[in-house]
Amino acid sequence: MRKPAAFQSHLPLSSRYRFSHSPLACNPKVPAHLPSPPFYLAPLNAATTPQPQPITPRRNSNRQPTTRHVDVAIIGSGMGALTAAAELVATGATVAVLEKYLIPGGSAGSFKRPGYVFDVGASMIFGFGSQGTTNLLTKALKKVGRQLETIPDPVQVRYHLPEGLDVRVYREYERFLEELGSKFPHEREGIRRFYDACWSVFGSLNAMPLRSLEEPRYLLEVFAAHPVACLNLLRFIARNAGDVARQYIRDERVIRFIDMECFTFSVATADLSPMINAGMVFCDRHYGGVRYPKGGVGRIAEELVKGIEEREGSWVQFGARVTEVVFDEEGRACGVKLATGDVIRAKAVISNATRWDTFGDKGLVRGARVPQAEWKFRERYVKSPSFCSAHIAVRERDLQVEMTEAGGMDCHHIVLEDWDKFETARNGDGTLFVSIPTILDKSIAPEGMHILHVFTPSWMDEWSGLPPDEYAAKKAASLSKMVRRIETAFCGGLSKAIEFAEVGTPRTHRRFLGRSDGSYGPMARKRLSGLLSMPFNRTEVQGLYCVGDSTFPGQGLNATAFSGVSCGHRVAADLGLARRLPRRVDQFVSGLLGKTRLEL
Ligand SMILES: NC(=O)c1ccc[n+]([C@@H]2O[C@H](COP(=O)([O-])OP(=O)(O)OC[C@H]3O[C@@H](n4cnc5c(N)ncnc54)[C@H](O)[C@@H]3O)[C@@H](O)[C@H]2O)c1
Ligand SMILES: CC(C)=CCC/C(C)=C/C=C/C(C)=C/C=C/C(C)=C/C=C/C=C(C)/C=C/C=C(C)/C=C/C=C(\C)CCC=C(C)C
Repeated sequence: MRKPAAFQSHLPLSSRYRFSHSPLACNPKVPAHLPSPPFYLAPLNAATTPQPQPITPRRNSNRQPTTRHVDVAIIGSGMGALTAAAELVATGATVAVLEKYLIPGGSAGSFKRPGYVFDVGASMIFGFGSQGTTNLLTKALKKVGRQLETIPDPVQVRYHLPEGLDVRVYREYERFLEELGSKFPHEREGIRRFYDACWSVFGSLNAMPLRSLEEPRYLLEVFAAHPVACLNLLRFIARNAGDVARQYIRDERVIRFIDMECFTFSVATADLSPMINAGMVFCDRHYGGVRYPKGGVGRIAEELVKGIEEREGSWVQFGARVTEVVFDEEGRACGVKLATGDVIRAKAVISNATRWDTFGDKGLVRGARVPQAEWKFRERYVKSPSFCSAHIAVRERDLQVEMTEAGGMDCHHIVLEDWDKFETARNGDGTLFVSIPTILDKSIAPEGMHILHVFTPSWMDEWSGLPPDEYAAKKAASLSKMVRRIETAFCGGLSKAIEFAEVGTPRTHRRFLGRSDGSYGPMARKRLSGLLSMPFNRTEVQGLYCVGDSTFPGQGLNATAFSGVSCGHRVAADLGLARRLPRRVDQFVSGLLGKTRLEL
């Protein structure tokens, strides 16, 4: 019932291509503008390529649906779900984590090919530091008695931007300021003051225990113990990074650079990116540092699953697609129903599906049960774009650059040739994200090989409705465009060095991650007051909570880990497993807090 045999070997990405020297003319599906010498991407033979497993086991008509009982039923096993589950089992609650796919982690999972481990989503990981309170991944693992070896990255990212702007964000803060300041000497002071403001946010967060902001007892305690830090956070919580940057910086080119910095975590410009999140990302990279978990990003989820399953009465179930939330006569969420017909009864339900997939006519809570607050959420936030991504295996000997950490290639890169295409470009012309995790961790590819994970924002409407041939051809064309851009920017010889590549599109992300339109997460529809209107974990449906990137504080692994920790804390308090104010006072104060935020 728990881990299916396919746990170690699965196929979350759709098309697979391999390098071939056959002339382009042999395959009419391959667009004529692929780079030369012949760069020809042929789908691997379907007979020899492992095919995707069915996402949901078929209902067996001879089997009677079962009902099981647990304290908390959790829909999905993304990082939000797993960190909430870890928090809950540590308080003594029993949990059932129900994942529709075959591996844990959602967009933070890893999938395997013979000899290779590929990360499903971004490989740039924050939250693995050893000190302070913001190292939420280290802490979540510790909660369930686990730890992971991580490899520190000396450079968070190298930007290859228009007008030859080439900036490395070094692990050392002063070195980064020197690097950026040397490109804009007249703005040295402003640059320092902006990033120092980020440190002020980070310092406040990193001074206090991070738990649920909708749990009044914790709020009172944290205010009493850290009044200055709390007031400082209140000062910034309603602000966006762009407002703060403009206070100190005049040169629009530096503002554009900060826009790009914000884009990497929020897929939006600085004007739409909460200052609290900017503070976290722009400082943790110099404090805990960016670190790669040895063996792949999916190791985090695998270890959390092991830790959760070690607790008596808790389990993680794969191939378990939840089709609806179940309610009692009073309209309180009291469990979930799976596609197999099985029911898991619970005192509380947590959804790690996006809000668009949780609520609405195709969601898990439908019709009149969808609360008003969810429609309000949609007035404020829209789905961000998805990505077109490629996982590429590359022969080191055929590259024209040195692929080592010391003096050679950096692990993470951002490429953009034209500022006009920065946030709005379609069809693969926008910002390109590239990670080469094998620079840090050689264990995830065979000797002499490297992994390139490349992705660029892409919208569902670019891909929907295409017949299979056109879909495949568009993927091949997208791959060749990404490869060409990387070759020009920093990695000569790439097209000739490719062993095989797999391309994913918004359709892939929707199918395998269950995310509406394959979206990366919510994005402010218009300028909002920082993080103030981002919903916490409780919903207006009694007994139902949300976790993950459509809850406070938004996208990112460390951000969803925070949402998981705070969700676990609030649920534990509601179940009487964590300290809280007397029930009536608790309900009154947290209700008031929720309402005030909704009106903002
Ligand atoms: N390097 C990084 O910082 C990094 C890397 C990877 C992911 N991320 C972040 O992770 C965030 C997403 O994490 P998340 O916690 O919100 O979740 P997620 O989208 O990663 O995972 C949700 C999980 O729920 C499952 N699911 C959805 N509907 C279901 C249903 N009906 N029944 C059963 N299972 C269902 C999906 O299969 C998936 O595994 C993104 O914002 C992304 O930024 C960051
Ligand atoms: C009550 C009220 C309202 C108030 C009071 C006051 C207070 C106390 C406050 C507090 C607050 C808090 C606690 C907050 C918290 C926050 C947090 C934790 C946050 C976090 C965040 C994080 C983030 C955002 C992250 C992100 C990241 C990301 C997204 C990443 C990504 C990556 C990628 C995409 C990659 C790229 C690159 C390449 C490849 C190159």
